[in-house]
Amino acid sequence: MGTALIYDEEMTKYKLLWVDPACKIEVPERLSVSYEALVRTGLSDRCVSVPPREASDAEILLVHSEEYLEGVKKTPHMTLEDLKEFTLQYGDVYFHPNIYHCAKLAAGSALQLVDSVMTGKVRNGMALVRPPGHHSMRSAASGFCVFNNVAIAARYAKQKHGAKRVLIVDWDIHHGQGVQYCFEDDPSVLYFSWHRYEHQEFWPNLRESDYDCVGKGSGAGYNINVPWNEVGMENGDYLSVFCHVLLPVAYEFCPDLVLVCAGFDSAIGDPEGEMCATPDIFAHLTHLLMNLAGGKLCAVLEGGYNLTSLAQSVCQTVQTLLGDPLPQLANVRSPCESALESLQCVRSVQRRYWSILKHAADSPTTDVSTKRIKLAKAEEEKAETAEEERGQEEKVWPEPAERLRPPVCSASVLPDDAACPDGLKRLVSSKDPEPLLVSRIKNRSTEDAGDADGVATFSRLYTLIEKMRTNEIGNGVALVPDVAAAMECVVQDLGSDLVSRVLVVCVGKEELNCATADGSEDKQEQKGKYYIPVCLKKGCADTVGFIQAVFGLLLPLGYEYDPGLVLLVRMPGSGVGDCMWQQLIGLLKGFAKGHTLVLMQTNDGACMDPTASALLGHPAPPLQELLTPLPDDGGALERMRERLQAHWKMLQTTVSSGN
Ligand SMILES: COCC(O)(O)CCCCCNCCCN
Ligand SMILES: [Zn+2]
Repeated sequence: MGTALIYDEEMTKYKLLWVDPACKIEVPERLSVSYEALVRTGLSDRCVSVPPREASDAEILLVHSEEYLEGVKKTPHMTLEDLKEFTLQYGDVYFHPNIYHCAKLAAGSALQLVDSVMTGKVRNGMALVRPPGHHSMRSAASGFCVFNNVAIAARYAKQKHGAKRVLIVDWDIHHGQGVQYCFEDDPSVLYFSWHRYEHQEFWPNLRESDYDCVGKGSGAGYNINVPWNEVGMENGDYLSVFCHVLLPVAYEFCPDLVLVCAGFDSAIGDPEGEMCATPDIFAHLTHLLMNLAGGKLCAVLEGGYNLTSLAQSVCQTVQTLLGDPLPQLANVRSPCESALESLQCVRSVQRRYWSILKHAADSPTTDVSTKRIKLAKAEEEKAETAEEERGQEEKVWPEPAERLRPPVCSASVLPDDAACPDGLKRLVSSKDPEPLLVSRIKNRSTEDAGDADGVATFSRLYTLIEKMRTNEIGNGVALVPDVAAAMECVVQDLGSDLVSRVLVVCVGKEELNCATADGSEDKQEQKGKYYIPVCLKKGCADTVGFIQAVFGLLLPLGYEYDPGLVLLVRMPGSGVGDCMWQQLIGLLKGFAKGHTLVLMQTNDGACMDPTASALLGHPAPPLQELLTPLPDDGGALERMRERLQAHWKMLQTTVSSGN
């Protein structure tokens, strides 16, 4: 299934007609440069083009009041003076004779996207729209927004398509207060937003944008605010919040549909956000959401004012929706103290609503006075450095790397009598394996490597890894007589000279003879850092424990380790379910540009089809609604995380005790 793209140049045909410093950044070029970038890169041609339509009155009234709609309806016939007058009643927004038409198209585009995804016409999609939506409220325009496109889309998905649970992820750098107000008492819509806040000093300066506003009544727990109290947040900060807050909760919520308020003012170079996350981060944020709701994801453009980072970020998002390999995120740094403080605060208030966060730490003990002191100091520093920074205004960042689809998406190494699943390319031993390689394989301790079959299998494994390194092949699966032997062989002989770091994910009971670590730190220490056994009391069939282990440990650690190859080993008798197995394969694609090698035991062949489906990029089926976890697993995982965060900064979820 494809990816929908909704765009119409009509939505560029309105602009600011008078002087207003607060609104001058919201220009028509935002939309045209985004679309032109998709055309230039060939991405638009790969999408299913879906035309926008005007939202009807009834659809707009799903969120807005009649009096507000009636007021906006009058704007096309207003004089310039009347438009200015009409605008004055709202904040940080402007009207234009054509903005009502464009606002109906923007809302209608979101609805077209929901229809296309919910009816299965496409898997996912993106709507490039203006005016944006997430600030507009029931009876008020705000922050360049007229109708709340995503809020209307959420209500529409429930009413028309029977969606039971809708997740809204708002990665725009402003708080979508309009969305929060719309659903704050509604447990069927989970709203997640991070936003520049600076202790309420940043627009829209609302007390209710802080982390302790979690929703009201039956909606308590279904509103998640992550305030950024400093600028300069980077990729590591964003990924930490996704791994330690959003994703575990999203999996527990188990939505039927994911809507994204895709604002790109959270990218580097944006004058509003002043953050430092690079455009390729949106490739990963999109990817991390694509295994929810069976892949049903609708991204709707919100903000984004640096035309360069906006266009790059839009392309990164669409390219991931299309299923292309993820870009390598080099040197993901640990979250900063301010981000950790926000992370700890959010987890501590949300833990009473989400069992997956049950073991989160208490809020940090910094009292208000220290915060005030810090603020005063920060103000003073900011004043001092203001002029010098004037010169350094322009941020620069590398152009995102090309994300080339390998000629062969997925390959297989199978015993001659095993059938090759559709879509996979079977690797056969073409020529005699290199003598050097044969001798290496032969002197492997395990006996089966020695015989002709073993040599043939291992030499094909070597070829597979080699072709992944050169990006001739994306990923692969091998059925071998002995997974433990194959794992050691790959890690110690094959992988090591082809890639510098191999992330080995071993599912099921196994004592891994840890890869020979470099001599630097003593063996035991290395074993502690590079060998992380996660024991789940209820075994790998335990969904909650699995989710906690994947998001609380594996993903953050994987981003920090930045491997060149992922080796996923399924031990016989692991008991891991097909859904979880496919989710794991889907999520691990985020590493090593998607170069994952799956090892399974020949007699385990039963799960070959789900494995092939996940390797080929088909969305993983949603995990069944999570059962409440046995307390012990969560606690054990938290304790392990605390121990390991000395080595792996991405595992942190609390401010360092020093503060
Ligand atoms: C949904 O619209 C997308 C958005 O969230 O980016 C709107 C931001 C409004 C920002 C209003 N203050 C501007 C001050 C100018 N320095
Ligand atoms: Zn914004």
